[in-house]
Amino acid sequence: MLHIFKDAQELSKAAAELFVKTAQKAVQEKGRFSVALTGGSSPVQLHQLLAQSPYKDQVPWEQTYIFWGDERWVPLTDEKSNAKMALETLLNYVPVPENQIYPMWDEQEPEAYARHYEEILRNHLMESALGLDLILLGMGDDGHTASLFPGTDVLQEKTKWVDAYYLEPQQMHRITLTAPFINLAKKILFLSFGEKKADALYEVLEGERNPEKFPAQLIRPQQGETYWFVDEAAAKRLKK
Ligand SMILES: O=C1O[C@H](COP(=O)(O)O)[C@@H](O)[C@H](O)[C@H]1O
Repeated sequence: MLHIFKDAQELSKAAAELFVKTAQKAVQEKGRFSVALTGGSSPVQLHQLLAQSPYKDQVPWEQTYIFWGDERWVPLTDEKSNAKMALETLLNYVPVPENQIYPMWDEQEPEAYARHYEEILRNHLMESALGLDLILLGMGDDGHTASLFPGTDVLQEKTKWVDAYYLEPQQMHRITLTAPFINLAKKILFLSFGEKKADALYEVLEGERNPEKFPAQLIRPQQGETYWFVDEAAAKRLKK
């Protein structure tokens, strides 16, 4: 479902409302809410809204479990860390229990940690045929999402839920949920705004199918719903 908003502020408000509703419904139905956060700049305003009233008071934080969609393999103190950003813009201000926050980083090899993170997710979800209640995603100007970058082997992954690999152009490891796991989610929310995203957004949503080049095209949930929250600038090439 595509929703076009005037600007990033309107988009972030709508995203905060969707976050609140999804969290409340999940807790009503099964006693807890499991969400994967995204990194980059796109979720910052959403985080800031969720960290304040009225949204802050509406989220059942005590029953919320926080995962990540991807991470740059750097310590939590590094400016590039997606988890550091989420802690500083949201998680340090809300009463989510610390043992329910699962950053995608630890002092071990990234590949070993990817296997460990997958185990955490499998234990958390147990027999459920569906995945997380909500996965937030951004989209880079090159059409990548999470750490699913154009031309990388992880795009071919069919069975693993989490993978880690060395991303040569950035000279760093990345760890990421894979497309098959993301596609198990009950709800996926893409946040994309600004003119810089216009070409990639057009290619991903209306261009020819080419997920090797535009990996966000891999995100097609089996049973869940996908929402694209974009602003007018990002949507300028779309037919609408
Ligand atoms: O490197 C990353 O980039 C994407 C997009 O970032 P944005 O700044 O354009 O929002 C992000 O979704 C991903 O989590 C991050 O690791």
